[in-house]
Amino acid sequence: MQQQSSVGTRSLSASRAEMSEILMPNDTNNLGRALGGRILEWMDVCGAIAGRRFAERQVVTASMDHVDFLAPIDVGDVVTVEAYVFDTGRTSMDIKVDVTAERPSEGDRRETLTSFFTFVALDDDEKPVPVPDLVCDSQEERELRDSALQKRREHRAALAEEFE
Ligand SMILES: CCCCCCCCCCCCCCCC(=O)SCCNC(=O)CCNC(=O)[C@H](O)C(C)(C)COP(=O)(O)OP(=O)(O)OC[C@H]1O[C@@H](n2cnc3c(N)ncnc32)[C@H](O)[C@@H]1OP(=O)(O)O
Repeated sequence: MQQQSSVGTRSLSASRAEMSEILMPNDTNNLGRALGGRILEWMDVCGAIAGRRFAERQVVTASMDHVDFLAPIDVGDVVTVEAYVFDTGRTSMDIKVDVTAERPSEGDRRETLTSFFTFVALDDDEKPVPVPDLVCDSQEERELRDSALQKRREHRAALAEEFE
């Protein structure tokens, strides 16, 4: 059984973060499509905001899972990044980050990529510090947590199979 955190509990909703950007020419490659690295940067920042909200501490990125770019994002698209904490360790938080893209003239919204990050909370001396335990008070929160745990398991199993 996981030990209870010495800093109490916090809800999944308290961590939720969302940000939108318009893909500008500076964010694109020579084909006018999103630079993968720019999207990863926005995911990192949105994940860090979720982690910071949850831990109420400064946080650093410890790891990012494999990412697949499922659909192109074109210049002028509105890119929305959403993140929430779905699991915690002693000082670490697992955060799901989803990216969708939307062409305003067409009104569609496409899922373009998802990844799972681990952030670690730091104290004032920049040493890992305990985070609150995650609690899911509503059905919606439980579903978000369970779907993230399940997706990450599937994601990792598929990768393990691919590299066997
Ligand atoms: C209210 C809203 C305000 C918002 C306001 C703005 C918000 C803010 C915006 C900032 C926007 C920029 C956000 C970008 C964030 C960066 O880009 S940070 C820069 C990139 N990252 C780094 O430089 C981190 C470098 N690595 C390190 O410093 C250390 O390796 C770490 C990650 C702190 C771990 O330290 P350590 O000495 O290994 O510590 P250790 O006690 O062994 O492990 C601590 C925990 O880390 C875990 N861990 C260690 N390595 C790994 C790994 N590779 N993978 C997974 N977990 C790991 C361990 O499992 C352990 O977890 P727990 O069991 O405690 O849960």
